[in-house]
Amino acid sequence: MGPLVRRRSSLAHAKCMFHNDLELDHRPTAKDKLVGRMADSYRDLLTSLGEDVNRDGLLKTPERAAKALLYFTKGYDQTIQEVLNEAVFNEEHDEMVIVKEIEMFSMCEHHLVPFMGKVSVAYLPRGLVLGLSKVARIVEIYSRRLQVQERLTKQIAHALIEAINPSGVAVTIEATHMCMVMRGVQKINAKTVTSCMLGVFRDDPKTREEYLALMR
Ligand SMILES: Nc1nc2c(ncn2[C@@H]2O[C@H](COP(=O)(O)OP(=O)(O)OP(=O)(O)O)[C@@H](O)[C@H]2O)c(=O)[nH]1
Ligand SMILES: [Zn+2]
Repeated sequence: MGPLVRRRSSLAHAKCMFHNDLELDHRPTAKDKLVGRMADSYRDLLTSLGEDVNRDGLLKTPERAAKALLYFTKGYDQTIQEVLNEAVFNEEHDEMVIVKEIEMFSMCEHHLVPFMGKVSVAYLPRGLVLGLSKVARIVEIYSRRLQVQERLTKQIAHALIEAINPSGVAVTIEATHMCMVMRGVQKINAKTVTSCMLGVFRDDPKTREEYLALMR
C-alpha cells in the first residue's frame, strides 16, 4: 500500500460545493440564546397540553427538551470542512470501498418525530480515499437535521463526490419512520429503502451488480 498523503486542494474544491443548494445555512442565533428561546416555546407547548409547567417533574423539562432538540439537529452546526478535517488521502486503490450499516437517527421534517435506520455508502476511488470514520461523520452531519429520507440519501452521495471525486458513489438507506409507527397509518414493520447511484454505479451495470452482491 502506498503512503497516505493529505491533500488540501481537494478540500478547497469541497469547500466550494458545500455552499450549493444541498447545504443549509448554519443556525442564525447563538446556541446559548437559542436554548432560552426554545425553552420558552416548550413551556408554551406544555401549557397547551394542559400541563402545569411549575410542577416538580417539569421544572427543568423545557431546557432539557431544548437541548435535546438542538442535539437531534446538531448537523446544522457542523460544516463538511470541519468534519473531514483534511482526512482525504492520495491512494492508488481502484476497487470498491463500502462502509455498511452506519446507524442513522434523523428527524422527519413533516412531523418532527424521529426516523432511524442504517446507511450504506460505497464508492469507487479515483486516486483519493476518505478517512473511513469521515464517511460516518458525513452521514451524521446530514442526518442530524430536519430531513426527508430521499434528500438525506442524495446529500450524502453528493458530499462524497465533491470531497474525493470518485468514479461513482452509491448510497442506500433503510429506515423506519416513527410518523408511520406511532401515529397515522401505524405500520410497525414498514421499512423505507432509498438509494442514490452516481457515476459508474448509475452507468455501468457490472459495477452496480457488484455493489448489490456485496450488499447482500
Ligand atoms: N417521501 C417521504 N415522505 C415522508 C418522509 N417522512 C414522512 N413522510 C410522509 O410525509 C407525508 C405527509 O403527508 P400529509 O398527508 O401532509 O400528513 P399526514 O396527514 O400527517 O399524513 P399521514 O402520515 O398519512 O397521517 C406522509 O405521507 C409521511 O409518511 C420521507 O422521508 N420521505
Ligand atoms: Zn413524518
